Amino acid sequence: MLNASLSPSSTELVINVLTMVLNEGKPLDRAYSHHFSGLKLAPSEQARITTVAGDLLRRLNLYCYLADMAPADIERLGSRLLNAWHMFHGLELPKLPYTLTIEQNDFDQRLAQAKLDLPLFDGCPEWLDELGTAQMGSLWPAERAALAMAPQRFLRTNLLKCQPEELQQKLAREGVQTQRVDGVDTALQVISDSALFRTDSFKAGLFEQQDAGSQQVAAAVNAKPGMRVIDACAGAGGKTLSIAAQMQGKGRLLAMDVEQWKLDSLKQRARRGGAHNIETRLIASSKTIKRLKLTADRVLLDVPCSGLGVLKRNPDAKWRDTPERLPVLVQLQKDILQSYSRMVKVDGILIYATCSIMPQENRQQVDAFLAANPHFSFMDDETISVAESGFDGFYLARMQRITE
Ligand SMILES: C[S@@+](CC[C@H](N)C(=O)[O-])C[C@H]1O[C@@H](n2cnc3c(N)ncnc32)[C@H](O)[C@@H]1O
Repeated sequence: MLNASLSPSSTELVINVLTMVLNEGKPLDRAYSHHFSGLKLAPSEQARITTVAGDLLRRLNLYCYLADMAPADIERLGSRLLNAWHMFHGLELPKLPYTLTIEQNDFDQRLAQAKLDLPLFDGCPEWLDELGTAQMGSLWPAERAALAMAPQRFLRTNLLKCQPEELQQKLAREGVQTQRVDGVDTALQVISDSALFRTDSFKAGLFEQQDAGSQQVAAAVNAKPGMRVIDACAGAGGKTLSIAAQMQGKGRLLAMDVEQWKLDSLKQRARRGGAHNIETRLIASSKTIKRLKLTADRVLLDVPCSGLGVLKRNPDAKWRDTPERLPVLVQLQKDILQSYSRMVKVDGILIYATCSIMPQENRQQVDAFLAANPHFSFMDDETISVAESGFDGFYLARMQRITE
């Protein structure tokens, strides 16, 4: 984790970030940009701060238990939480001018107790543990433990501009150390703490930051030059850009979403990446979809989902989300599948994907869709397990349209 304690100013920054997330309900990335802007932090110090804040959020209930406090008390008792974190990791306490300490005996007893309660030890809220157990049974404990680990940093090589070996060498010259990733040809894992977005390689569009699991999902689209491809829930285009590279800039790639600001950001990224065959279109009503009936060789539906496969990266979501949100998302996924699948032409392929590992959003959705739509035939599916891959968790299924 860290090899030395946080400085007092970094400790205070972590407390301020957590206060914004836990008491004001702000997303973690917004809390980082709010607190980091205007500060001239070295990339390595920034990395230390995000490491600690991220880990605290991944196992918030465990650290709060060790510090004998509730998460809502962060503003008042933040120094105690940070002391508990340092004690847990065997580090000296940060040297804050005012600090609330914890008796070593109390800490040891609480830690021994927490080790007997595995969901608590893995930082899992009760509702999520119940859901995971009900949905995944014996597979859940390993996923739960893996979701408590720090995420790794991955890049996707932009094959429109360079090859992975070339990118690796260029980045090394800019002080960024990387290594290849088994089984994911376009991916490089970043193994140094370097800032990525200030590099010339990034500015020249040679890579995007993208989890290796997400790259695997995009690879499953298997788009060819000259095809007509629709990415119907494109967001800011993480997968659209991978698909554009598969198409080598030839053919038509339509990126759609219900949020214009995401499509605007996609356009900017596409320009930087030299992906010139992408057209964006806002989904204003069901007519936008109807007009594209039976037109696409590939349709990717990377649907809105619970995001329960990507909690390593978005640990704040665990403490904001509630189980009530899931049925609403499941219905939306079902509606999107039913309606947007009309855009696939005969012999074309529909790719359904989520960043969830819960069968209710994944295979069960696909089975229900196939039962109601016999003109589609199942090809294959895959759950990218957080525990097995070390990547974020995803699901993808491929179905082919047989007849109109
Ligand atoms: C999982 S995210 C997509 C991530 C994106 N494909 C990527 O790889 O970066 C799901 C997207 O679906 C969009 N969305 C939500 N409701 C939608 C709908 N009814 N039709 C199309 N897109 C929708 C959201 O705005 C969001 O951008």
